[in-house]
Amino acid sequence: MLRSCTAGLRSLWALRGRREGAARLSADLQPARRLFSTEKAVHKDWALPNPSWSKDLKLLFDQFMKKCEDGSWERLPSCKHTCTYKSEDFKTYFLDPQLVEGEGLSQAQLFTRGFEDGLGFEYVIFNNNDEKRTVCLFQGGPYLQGIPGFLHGGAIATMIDVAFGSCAAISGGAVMTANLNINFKRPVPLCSVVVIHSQLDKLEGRKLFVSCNVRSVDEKTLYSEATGLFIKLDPKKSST
Ligand SMILES: CCCCCCCC/C=C\CCCCCCCC(=O)SCCNC(=O)CCNC(=O)[C@H](O)C(C)(C)COP(=O)(O)OP(=O)(O)OC[C@H]1O[C@@H](n2cnc3c(N)ncnc32)[C@H](O)[C@@H]1OP(=O)(O)O
Repeated sequence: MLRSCTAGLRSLWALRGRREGAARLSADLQPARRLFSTEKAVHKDWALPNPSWSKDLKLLFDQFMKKCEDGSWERLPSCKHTCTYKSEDFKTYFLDPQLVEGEGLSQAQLFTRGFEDGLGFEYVIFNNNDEKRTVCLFQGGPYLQGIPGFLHGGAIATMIDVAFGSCAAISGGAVMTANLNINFKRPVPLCSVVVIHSQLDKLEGRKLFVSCNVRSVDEKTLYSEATGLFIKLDPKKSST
């Protein structure tokens, strides 16, 4: 395993400095389109294959794209900068206007999309609206190392939070993480692909309860299990 990871790392390093390809625009938006839509402005969609994606990640991506054809699943586009309808809502209701207009947010970008292709978080999320669940395909790159050869637990927690956040935001709109509870059961090899299956378990007033498991591509290894609580933000309350 170590040898294949080293080979993977070498090919990922080789990708450093590679320029971004042509804009990857989303053509397959469905129910969650208002939440995640890129149509207000033309932004690159990062939830699409790039040369750093492993065979496993591309294969799974293709399988889920097939599932999208009958409309039961949809791929969620992902922007580096906040370009979604809901994030505009979020700014309108919850952010200090001085922060929005000032220098502070001009350089802001989504934490998980801040790395060059292949070095950090490579992922795509698919949503099943009827079943209130999402599947996140995630390949963690060499900059996310914790224990040598393995992913940092914080990187796994981050991806779980993003997967949960998407799952909760589709039903709840502007939500924030109130609680995350993770059991790390097996270390995740660096550069490997894992699948995060999340679901909305319960909606109780402004509270959205979610849970997930993180598994290997062949589903034989259970890496982590987690639960989360997201709170639908109240426009009458300030978030600061
Ligand atoms: C996801 C964004 C959606 C919009 C954008 C969509 C576009 C999508 C684009 C890209 C996807 C990327 C996805 C990224 C995801 C990342 C998400 C994060 O990392 S969020 C940052 C970390 N979280 C914080 O910083 C919160 C800090 N906490 C707070 O601000 C407040 O505590 C907040 C808002 C969570 C709740 O505050 P209150 O004042 O509105 O509500 P109260 O009254 O305190 O609680 C409501 C109910 O919830 C319970 N509650 C609150 N916190 C709880 C807790 N920790 N445990 C148990 N219960 C809790 C309370 O007991 C209350 O329950 P009773 O109604 O009385 O039954």
